Amino acid sequence: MGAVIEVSELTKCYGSKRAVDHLSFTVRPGQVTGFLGPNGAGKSTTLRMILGLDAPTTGAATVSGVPFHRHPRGLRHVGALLEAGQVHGGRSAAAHLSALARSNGIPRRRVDEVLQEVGLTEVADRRIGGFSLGMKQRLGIATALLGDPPVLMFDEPINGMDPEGVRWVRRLFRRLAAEGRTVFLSSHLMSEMENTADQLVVIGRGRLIAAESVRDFAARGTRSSVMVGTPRAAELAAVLTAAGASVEPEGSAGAEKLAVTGIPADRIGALAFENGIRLNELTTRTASLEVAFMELTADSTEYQAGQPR
Ligand SMILES: Nc1ncnc2c1ncn2[C@@H]1O[C@H](COP(=O)(O)OP(=O)(O)OP(=O)(O)O)[C@@H](O)[C@H]1O
Repeated sequence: MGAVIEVSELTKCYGSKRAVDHLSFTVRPGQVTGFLGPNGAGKSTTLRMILGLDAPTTGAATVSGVPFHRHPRGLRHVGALLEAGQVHGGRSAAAHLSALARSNGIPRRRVDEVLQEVGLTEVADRRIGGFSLGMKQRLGIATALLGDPPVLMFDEPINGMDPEGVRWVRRLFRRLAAEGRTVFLSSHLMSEMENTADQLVVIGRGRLIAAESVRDFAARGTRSSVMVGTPRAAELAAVLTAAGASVEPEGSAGAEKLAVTGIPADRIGALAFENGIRLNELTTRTASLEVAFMELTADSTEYQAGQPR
């Protein structure tokens, strides 16, 4: 099995504040896993504990079964982008990467390879201080890739990137996962994860809200509904209501539609058939991830963790 990030009952207190509260989850290789939560949910603190930059108050985090600080030459095992702004502004991109390569026993040729990979070859000798936020993000990604590690963690990697940068970074993450690596990305924006992640770990106020596939998470949105088109809307509405559904008329007269919740599409089709009512449309509308996310994090304390402890 490839490298797995395992977080177990992880807790971090700052004074009386619990930034991370008995958090347990697993991040597996070969997939992109999104780490999602509103601002202040505890994502950065969790990533810092996984990387051994902060000590947990209680609990543990391991990478491939071992705490990160016990991995010799860490950059070859885990590549991470935390705060992109925090690099020495006076150095060039090439000098910054070369220094890291030397101290981690990584061959010099990797510097040129990663600069090429992130599209910074042409500005390799410019001072990092003059880089835009998007360029700094690219440099941070280059740093994470330098040791060709099996595990990659990125904190808000899309911040400051233009639409082309966002498309590029999505392709890159998917490719890294397809190569069998463990890819873990944090974001406070669901929309960023919708097209990037396969799995989600969702937290609110330091606690686990959900750990499941993007698809299962979206399906939890309480607003999933079935759109039904029929020339006999009133009649069908009565049949569906009698069967326990809630029905909201939509559309204009002559092109009426019903938004149906509470019973699935196949049951609606069967009821229409049994009652001789013709349908011109029967479409399940899954609540958008954004809706599911907002609903689930609206009051984090109301929800139980989605994973057994
Ligand atoms: N060094 C610290 N001292 C005191 N409180 C802290 C410290 N670091 C984080 N916190 C608090 O812990 C909570 C979690 O912060 P954290 O930065 O981990 O959240 P986050 O999910 O990464 O948020 P964001 O999306 O805003 O980066 C916040 O309430 C924050 O104010």
